[in-house]
Amino acid sequence: MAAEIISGKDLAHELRLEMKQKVSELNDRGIYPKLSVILVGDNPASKSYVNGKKKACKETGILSDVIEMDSDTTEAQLLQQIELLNEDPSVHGILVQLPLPKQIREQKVIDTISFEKDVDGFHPINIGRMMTGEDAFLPCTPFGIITMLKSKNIPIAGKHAVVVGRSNIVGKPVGQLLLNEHATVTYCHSRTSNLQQLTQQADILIAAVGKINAIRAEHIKEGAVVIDVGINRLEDGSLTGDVDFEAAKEKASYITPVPRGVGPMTITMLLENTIKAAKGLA
Ligand SMILES: Nc1nc(=O)c2c([nH]1)NC[C@@H]1CN(c3ccc(C(=O)N[C@@H](CCC(=O)O)C(=O)O)cc3)C=[N+]21
Repeated sequence: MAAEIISGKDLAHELRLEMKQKVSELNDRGIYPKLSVILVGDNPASKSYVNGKKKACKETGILSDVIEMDSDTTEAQLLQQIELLNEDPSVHGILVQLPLPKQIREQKVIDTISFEKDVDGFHPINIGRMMTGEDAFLPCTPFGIITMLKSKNIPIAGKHAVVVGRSNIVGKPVGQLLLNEHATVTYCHSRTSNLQQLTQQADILIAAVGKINAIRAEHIKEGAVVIDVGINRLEDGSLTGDVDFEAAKEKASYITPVPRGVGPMTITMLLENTIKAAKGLA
């Protein structure tokens, strides 16, 4: 089978047009959705991601503000900056770009962001609410993945979803969201002893490993849906995922590319969460 390629870029474009309309309706009611992004240090990848977020906000009429802080910023200084944004009624969403310099504890930072402005969906309250299926800000990458599956009417209920990777921002929450959609979920990770045996059973395979070609033809069941969350930078500067795309697309029924797959959807769900924050979390 030759897979259908799910373009995150095209879906992101469609959704952003709808969002632009929603933002304009909010503007008519005197609400101006605003995202504040804090960027600490001068990691070039982080700078480029933050630029992408800024551009996406502009595209949809969401206000954005990037606060740049030195690489030697202390944890106390960063927490103080977050408190200011927590208290600022004109700011609806707060995003602290990760990773942070090593003198700053990431969890402490996440815990300090008001959960009502936590558009990344990383705060423990939002994670807890996601687990129980209550209204919450959902983490952007997992939310984007579910949105891509639904856009193609790919059934999730009763399917076996295998997640390779267990990070707090992708692997763990995408498994939870798939479970919420009634999939049977298996998590694999670096200590899994029979990876191929498990991935071969996947109707939906989520690759969030962080390693080029970690998932190859022999890992994939004929007709599986393959979602590639990998972001690996090659020496020539180009991006590639965790999946051997050329081989995988011959076996899969649907596959996401890198770039133009999950990445643009991550940013789109950030916009969606910012609009939700502006309306007020239930
Ligand atoms: N607090 C926080 N929240 C995040 O959501 C967050 C973060 N920190 N730290 C870094 C990761 C990474 N991330 C990406 C978002 C979009 C693309 C994206 O749009 N990628 C394009 C390509 C962009 C390019 O060419 O550089 C694509 O895949 O087509 C990639 C990566 C968000 N992150």
